[in-house]
Amino acid sequence: MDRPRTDIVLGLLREPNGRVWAEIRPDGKHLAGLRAFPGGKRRDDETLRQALARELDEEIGIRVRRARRVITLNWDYPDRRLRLIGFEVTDWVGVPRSGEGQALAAEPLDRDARADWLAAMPPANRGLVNALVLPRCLAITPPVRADGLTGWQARLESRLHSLPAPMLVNLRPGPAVGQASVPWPALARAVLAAGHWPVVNPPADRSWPEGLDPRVGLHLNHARLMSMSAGQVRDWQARGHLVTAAVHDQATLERAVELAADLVTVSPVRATATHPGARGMGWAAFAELAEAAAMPVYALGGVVVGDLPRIWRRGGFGVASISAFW
Ligand SMILES: Nc1nc2c([nH]c(=O)n2[C@H]2C[C@H](O)[C@@H](COP(=O)(O)OP(=O)(O)OP(=O)(O)O)O2)c(=O)[nH]1
Repeated sequence: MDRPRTDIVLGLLREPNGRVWAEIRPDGKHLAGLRAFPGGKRRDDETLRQALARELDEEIGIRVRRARRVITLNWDYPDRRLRLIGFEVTDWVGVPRSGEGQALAAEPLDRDARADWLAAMPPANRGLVNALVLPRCLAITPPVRADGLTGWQARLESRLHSLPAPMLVNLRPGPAVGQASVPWPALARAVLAAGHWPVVNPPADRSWPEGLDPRVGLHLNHARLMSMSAGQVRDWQARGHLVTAAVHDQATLERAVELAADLVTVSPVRATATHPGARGMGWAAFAELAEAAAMPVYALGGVVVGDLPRIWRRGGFGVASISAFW
């Protein structure tokens, strides 16, 4: 039987200026020398919040006043099985100071600083860093219609400015257009100019648009998720690209975890007009997948922004939709 997981509570302390506190793991400890969030093991007699309060008091001398659980992820090291529970802490009493001799500092963390944070932290922390920078809403474009790519692009550009920024925008012209005709860099620039975070989702399986700005994410549809290698995904991520993936069941989730995707959509949660044949998996199945994920999970399929509290209660992070946003 699998060994039980140890709960690790982590404080993601965000200053009003956007800086986030992190420490350097001291010599002699697991992950020594890496950047990490303050926190530690929950004791058997503690709730998660009690453990968070105690750890942040002992380690950095602050009293937590407002904390929100933002992500929970399972991570297996060769010698230990952990469940990392990240609380975004936005109000506290005291100035964080090193209580155990560890180096401690608040550094900017936003989309542009994300890659530096990821490079300095253990791989387990990818999901935690992403949970601090990703928007909660992911708008997927409707497919190109009879009026072709030009009409589609014009509708997209005018709509971008009325979507509340920042959002993730998955650029998905659909299978009706040849990939070579899609002006990916121009589309991505329009999304960036409107204050959003573009993700390209080309119809072809293997080829990718070249020369994209590192702020542009890449989406793994089902075919790409199953055919791309972990090395290719690592290369894109090393260049700063966000990698997103479409998950439908346990097998595709396992593949997305193996490839260390930055976020996943889980669909279809409910039946939708855009995929009339597909039955929704329901909230219980969504919750099961969210619990097994190591990254932020976006519910997709018949969900709207008003579903966010329901998504959070089930361990999800955000909402993805076509019809809710266009
Ligand atoms: N504090 C912290 N620990 C992390 C992060 N990411 C990550 O994988 N971990 C791992 C390292 C440790 O195995 C565990 C945290 O446990 P800990 O700091 O209380 O315990 P430890 O094993 O370092 O030391 P000890 O209490 O056993 O002496 O979680 C992170 O961002 N912050």
